[in-house]
Amino acid sequence: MNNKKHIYPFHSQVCYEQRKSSMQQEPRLVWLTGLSGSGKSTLALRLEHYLFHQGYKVYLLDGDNIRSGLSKDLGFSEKDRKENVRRVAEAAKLMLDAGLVVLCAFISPYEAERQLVKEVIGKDRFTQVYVNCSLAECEKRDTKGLYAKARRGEIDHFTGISSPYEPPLAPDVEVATDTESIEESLGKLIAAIEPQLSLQNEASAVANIVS
Ligand SMILES: Nc1ncnc2c1ncn2[C@@H]1O[C@H](COP(=O)(O)OS(=O)(=O)O)[C@@H](OP(=O)(O)O)[C@H]1O
Ligand SMILES: Nc1ncnc2c1ncn2[C@@H]1O[C@H](COP(=O)(O)OP(=O)(O)O)[C@@H](O)[C@H]1O
Repeated sequence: MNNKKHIYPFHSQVCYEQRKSSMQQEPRLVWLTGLSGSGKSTLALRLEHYLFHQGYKVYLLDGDNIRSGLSKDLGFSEKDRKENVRRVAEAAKLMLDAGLVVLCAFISPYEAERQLVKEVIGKDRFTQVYVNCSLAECEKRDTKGLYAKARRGEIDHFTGISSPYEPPLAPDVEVATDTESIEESLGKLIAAIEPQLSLQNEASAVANIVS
């Protein structure tokens, strides 16, 4: 049997520059990685709220939400986490190609997979944020009671306890949520990210539309 896939992707008649111009923003993926309880969701929600009210077209993809739908068939083995991150990267790429700013909040514990996300999206429109918080502090917070369950052996492959977390080697932005207030961490994110969303090359984008 021939395994060749008979797939013929088409190209839209609306080009990327036209979409950016119509959205008045530079599409970008902001990827937050960190331990459970480090502050990914808190900061991503606050950042989404801020950017939305500044007029950006922005959408947040968060681990627990994606795992209730797109990735509901996946668990927390290394293989499943990699597949989860791969799916999210592909979904985010479509959203960026449509012109959106996308925020992703996932533990995403493996450096190699985070690098793959960067490759799928393209390095020019990717910002990696390391939400850095010690395991001891995350465990103290234990916002969902998961660390206690993991310590009792009731959850397999729990990040930091029975499954690894590889800190990013070269994050674009780093926040230290065990020493900073939420406002301080959020301020750092806004200062780093908002300037990256201003439309570049407006003149050439308009020229593309009229041609
Ligand atoms: N075993 C295990 N390890 C870690 N986390 C667990 C686990 N089981 C369930 N949860 C819940 O799943 C959320 C993390 O999902 P992610 O999709 O971000 O994980 S990953 O990127 O695929 O590693 C995570 O959410 P956050 O606490 O917001 O990180 C937990 O609520
Ligand atoms: N600087 C900070 N940034 C983000 N969260 C913080 C910070 N300082 C304390 N916290 C607290 O830490 C907890 C983080 O929980 P959450 O955002 O659900 O983490 P995660 O999504 O990484 O699992 C929240 O209770 C939040 O109020």
